[in-house]
Amino acid sequence: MKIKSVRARVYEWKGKTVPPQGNFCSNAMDLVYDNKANQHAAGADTMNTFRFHCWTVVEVETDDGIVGLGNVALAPRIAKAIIDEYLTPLVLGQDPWDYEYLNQRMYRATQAWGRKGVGMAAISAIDIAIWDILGKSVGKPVFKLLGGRTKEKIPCYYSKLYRTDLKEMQAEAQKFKDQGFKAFKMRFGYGPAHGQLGVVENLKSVEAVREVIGYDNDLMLECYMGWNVEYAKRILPKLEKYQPRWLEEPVIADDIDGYAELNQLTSIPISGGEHEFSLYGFKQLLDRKAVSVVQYDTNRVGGITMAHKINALCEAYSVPVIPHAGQMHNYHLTMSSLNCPISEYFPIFDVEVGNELFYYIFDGDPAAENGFLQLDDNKPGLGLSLKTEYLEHFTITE
Ligand SMILES: O=C(O)[C@H](O)[C@H](O)[C@@H](O)CO
Ligand SMILES: [Mg+2]
Repeated sequence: MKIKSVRARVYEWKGKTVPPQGNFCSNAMDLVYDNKANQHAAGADTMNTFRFHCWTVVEVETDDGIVGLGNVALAPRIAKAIIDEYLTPLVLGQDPWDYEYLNQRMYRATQAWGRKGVGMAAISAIDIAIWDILGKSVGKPVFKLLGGRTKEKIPCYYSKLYRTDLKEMQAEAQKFKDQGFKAFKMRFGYGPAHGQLGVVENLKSVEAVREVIGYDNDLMLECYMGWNVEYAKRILPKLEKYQPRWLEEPVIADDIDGYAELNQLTSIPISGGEHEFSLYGFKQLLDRKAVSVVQYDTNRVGGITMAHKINALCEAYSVPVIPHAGQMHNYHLTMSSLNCPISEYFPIFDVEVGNELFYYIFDGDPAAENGFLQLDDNKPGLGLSLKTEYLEHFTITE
């Protein structure tokens, strides 16, 4: 079997979106004041460079007609350019079963400018498509090629609860508690730029959600790179009483020493990894005890080949892996490793931040039932197909 073609198409959502509101989610741009010189770049909405309203879909086809599906959400137009110009020539004519060779070929050929960020995300998309091909070619789901079924079904946590009106957040938490979720991730809305008022608002939001879900359910707290070490050192002790299962991405991904300091500071485990890349990136995080939960995303980190290696590395360090996002490219890794206890789960929703856009492009992701997900032992490959019902809302660029 040989790879005959690689097709990367950019799906840009043109349908309605939920407008940005208030202090929706603390993020890395909060600390950068808006000097109004270029409204487009920053503007009032500091989340605007962290919205995923565009996704690149990759189809790798073999000479015997098997088509593997891959995807990339980080800088999708740039990822397409990297796939078209640099990566496709490296995999055409190659045997997809040589997936380690092909992953190394793409990773090493792009070392001069790749290694992190969109270079790795582009490699991930092709690698994921290759694994879809492998599963389809032997009639097995990808998780059966990675280690098989380690769970009867996958526990998942409800992930949304962006900072809106506290009553709205409580109603959202109640709705999904009633649907059987036993774990919830909420977003802070405030950080160092908002002073003590923001600290009070952050604490009020955690109090409000705990009031609804109680203490026999897990609560996780998302900062999305929006704080700094000084601010986190002030607020973490105040958050301990809410017993969060983890506090996520308090600082930017490059501040590994900051992560390590905060991870030892209180009883609250610090999580991260959705903005880290490659086996070596995670070795650094583990060696420096920077995180207590690893959260790579398989469509960023270097694909299934790379994620599978990181799963083994994290197991050796006894650090659990709970990948960023749900989505099939992550679910197969979680199902096949005892060191991946649960999955993130985004609800199907009007297009807002864009995590939910995956549901508008692909069919096949399992719906959560009573806080659990199930994968089908008899569905070959990733188990995904391309949706047609929302095509009118996308501009698709070849
Ligand atoms: O952990 C997450 O789900 C991510 O950080 C979100 O995708 C991001 O959009 C912030 O909520
Ligand atoms: Mg996150």
